[in-house]
Amino acid sequence: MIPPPSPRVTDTRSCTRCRGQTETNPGATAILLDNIKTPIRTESFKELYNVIPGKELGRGKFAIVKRCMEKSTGTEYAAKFLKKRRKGQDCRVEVLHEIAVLDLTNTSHRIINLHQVYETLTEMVLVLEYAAGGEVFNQCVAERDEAFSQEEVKWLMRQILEGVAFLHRNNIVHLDLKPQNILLTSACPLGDIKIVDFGLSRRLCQNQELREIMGTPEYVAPEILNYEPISTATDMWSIGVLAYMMLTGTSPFLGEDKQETFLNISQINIDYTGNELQDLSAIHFIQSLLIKEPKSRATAEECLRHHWLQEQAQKKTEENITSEICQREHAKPAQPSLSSSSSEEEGPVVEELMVVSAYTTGPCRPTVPNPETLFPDAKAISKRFTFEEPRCSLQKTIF
Ligand SMILES: Nc1ncnc2c1ncn2[C@@H]1O[C@H](COP(=O)(O)OP(=O)(O)OP(=O)(O)O)[C@@H](O)[C@H]1O
Repeated sequence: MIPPPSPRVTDTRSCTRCRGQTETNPGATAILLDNIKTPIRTESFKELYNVIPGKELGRGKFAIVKRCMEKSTGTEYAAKFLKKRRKGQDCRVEVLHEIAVLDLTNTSHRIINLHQVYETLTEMVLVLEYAAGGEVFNQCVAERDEAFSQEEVKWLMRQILEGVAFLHRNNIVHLDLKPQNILLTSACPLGDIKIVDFGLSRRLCQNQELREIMGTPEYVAPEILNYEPISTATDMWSIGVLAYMMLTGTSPFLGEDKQETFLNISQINIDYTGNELQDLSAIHFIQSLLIKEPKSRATAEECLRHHWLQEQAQKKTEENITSEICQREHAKPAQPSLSSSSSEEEGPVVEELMVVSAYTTGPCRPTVPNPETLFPDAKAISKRFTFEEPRCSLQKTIF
């Protein structure tokens, strides 16, 4: 008998997970702590680094990411400042988990590299490799002539899959794969991708089921909504959503509200008729992932062998693509995240889902106006979701 989920699952960055290191939490052993290699320094970060003035690179509910420069080397990094206390609870262990995962993945060049870690009384600072090209998200919602071409999408998707395959080989599930968490080392020429944000990631343990209710609404798999076991296939669903978004500029399951989004996911209401989806191989690729039954979804390795990605490998070399992109004159400085703010305060993430909806709803890419113009005050874009309602009411509504 599956234990019922906790009646109110609070924010995924809250301390529910910290407190959850108990027998009652099926994900307890999914937190990785035994692998930390990076020393946790107590020297003053500000004495060793200059924070580069200007907009933040991004911010989440309990983290702010800023550009900085190591004084001794002049090298630029992205410093992620994470609060240890969240909603009155000590969440240091969550940060340690993120560090442990980054330590485990530091041999993959598809995953952001962790340089150093600093700790103060109130926060931890993860000094990360700086991905200067910004979020893949920015180009997903760009005007048609600035958005990714299909060849670019294939090239980027291959890299994303290499990173995800690496994670899965190491029994790590990311659980928050979305265009905001796929960064580029440069925008033009189109650089390499770097997967970031392992705050929700989990280690899969043999003989132990993992069930959690968390993620970002538009990208979560049906098993998350149903509180069914999580596996590497859960990430593969998000890869399907990601591929759809990168090709079309629209979010395939996004509804008018949270309930509609969840209903669309659970019923797999998806439109494959858009102009950008003329390529049958691309549709087949996405369809091999957006399948309700997790075991039936393609794995990352299988996706890498999919004919949609193979076609590109035969037709074009990476150099061709890079020069093609540069010719299109969309060289622009990396856009800071729309969630940026100059304030040091925690961002207001009150109605997370409403902001997501407001941002990405739109029939097709050309009609999506600049979100910054539309929502000048938007500080929290596409936040992770929490079930505010008791799950029973959700189940009644959706299923
Ligand atoms: N290494 C990096 N280089 C450049 N920008 C970065 C880097 N790491 C993070 N960012 C920017 O900061 C944003 C937030 O980072 P991250 O997702 O790690 O924080 P978070 O608090 O866990 O956010 P969220 O709650 O949105 O998941 C990213 O989406 C990205 O725009």
